[in-house]
Order: sequence, then C-alpha cells, then structure tokens
Amino acid sequence: MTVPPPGRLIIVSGPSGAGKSTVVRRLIECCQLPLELSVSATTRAPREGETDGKEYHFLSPERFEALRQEGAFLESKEVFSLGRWYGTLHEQVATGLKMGRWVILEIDVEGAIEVMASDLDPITLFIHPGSHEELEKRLRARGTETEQDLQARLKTAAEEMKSLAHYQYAIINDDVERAVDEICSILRQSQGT
Ligand SMILES: Nc1nc2c(ncn2[C@@H]2O[C@H](COP(=O)(O)OP(=O)(O)O)[C@@H](O)[C@H]2O)c(=O)[nH]1
Ligand SMILES: Nc1ncnc2c1ncn2[C@@H]1O[C@H](COP(=O)(O)OP(=O)(O)O)[C@@H](O)[C@H]1O
Repeated sequence: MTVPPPGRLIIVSGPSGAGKSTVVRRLIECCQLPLELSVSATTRAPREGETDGKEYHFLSPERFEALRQEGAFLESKEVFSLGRWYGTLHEQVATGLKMGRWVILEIDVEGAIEVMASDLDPITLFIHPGSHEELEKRLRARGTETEQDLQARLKTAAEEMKSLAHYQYAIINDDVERAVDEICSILRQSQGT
C-alpha cells in the first residue's frame, strides 16, 4: 500500500463578507491540489440553502458545549460576541491530514492565532475586500444578516483588520478569479516546503 504524501493545513481568515467562502469554494474547484474544507461546528442557525454537514455542522448550544467539554475541538470561539459559537473539530483536521489532504480552515482571527501557535505549521492567508465601504456593500447585498448582526460583523471586521500582520499572506479579493489564481500560486509554491 502506498502512503500518501503528508497533508498541509491552510488557514483562511478575514472579515465576514470579504468573500472567504466564495474564494475557497472556487479554489477547491480549480486549483490542482488535494484541497478540502474543514466543516466547522456552529450554534448559529442555518441560512436558506445551507445544509447540515456541508457548510457547517449545525448544533444546539448544549451539544456544542458537551463537545467542547469532551475536548473535541482544535479551537472554538464565540465570534461577533452575539452568543454564537464556532469550532474546528479535531477529527475533521486529523482525518484530512492523514489522507494527505490540504485541509482549509475558514476561521476567525482569534481561532487562527491559536492554531498558529500549535505545531501544525499552517499556511496562513488573510482575505480582505479592499475597503470597509466595499465590505458593507457586500454584506448588505448578500442579505443574510439582520441589521444587528450586520453591525456586529462590521465592528468585528475593523478589529480583525488589525491582525493582518499575523498572517503570511494578505489577499485583496477585488476579483474572485484573480484572488483564486493568486492563492493557488502561493499554495503551489509552498508544495514541498
Ligand atoms: N474560530 C472559528 N471561527 C470560525 C469557525 N467557522 C467559522 N468561523 C468564523 O465565523 C465567522 C462567521 O461565519 P458565518 O456565520 O458563516 O458568516 P460569514 O463568514 O459572514 O459567512 C467567519 O467569518 C469565520 O471567520 C471555526 O470553526 N472557528
Ligand atoms: N470579489 C468579489 N466582488 C464582489 N462581490 C463578491 C466578491 N467576492 C465575494 N463577493 C460577494 O460578497 C458576499 C460575501 O461573500 P462570502 O463569500 O459570503 O464572504 P465571507 O465568507 O467572507 O463572509 C457574497 O454575496 C459574495 O457573492
């Protein structure tokens, strides 16, 4: 039996609305690397069109807390201070890496900094939309948040921008295909490192 080459961990952070999910989805489709998205757990409600187990594992707060107590999470955070939790499951990451996959964590800055301090040696990318005005425009156009949620996301975005220096690469998502090409090149260059 052939042993697969070792996997890599990739962290993608950036303000809500920057286009992380859009870019990551396209990257997985078109970059010729064994990429896979780590499906996080969350206590937030599914949006229209989201499926349990695909975008997230949607859990009750009780179930999430039980998993946290059991140590099932590599990291977990209350993002946006609205009482909703998000967490990366150890198992998702371990299984992917063991199979030689390049596992992508789409996580907030606090969670990312915690993983950066581990021995997992992630490639770290921070995606941003170019300006705060553009971010607000995208969030409003997406139309998935209440006004309270939207304001919390914009406030957190301003904070998250201050952490850009913690990341190896800053990507401006002004154009999805261009951003995807840039990230794909970065990942290809890091092959073998
Ligand atoms: N720490 C941590 N943050 C996460 C995780 N999953 C998602 N997030 C963060 O939570 C934020 C909100 O996610 P979501 O509610 O899906 O909204 P969206 O990013 O605006 O589509 C994202 O921008 C991510 O940065 C996770 O497993 N851990
Ligand atoms: N380069 C871009 N230019 C314009 N709109 C974009 C771009 N990238 C993503 N979007 C749109 O912006 C919104 C937020 O993108 P999304 O991928 O949901 O962001 P995030 O995952 O960072 O919260 C979506 O409606 C998406 O279609």
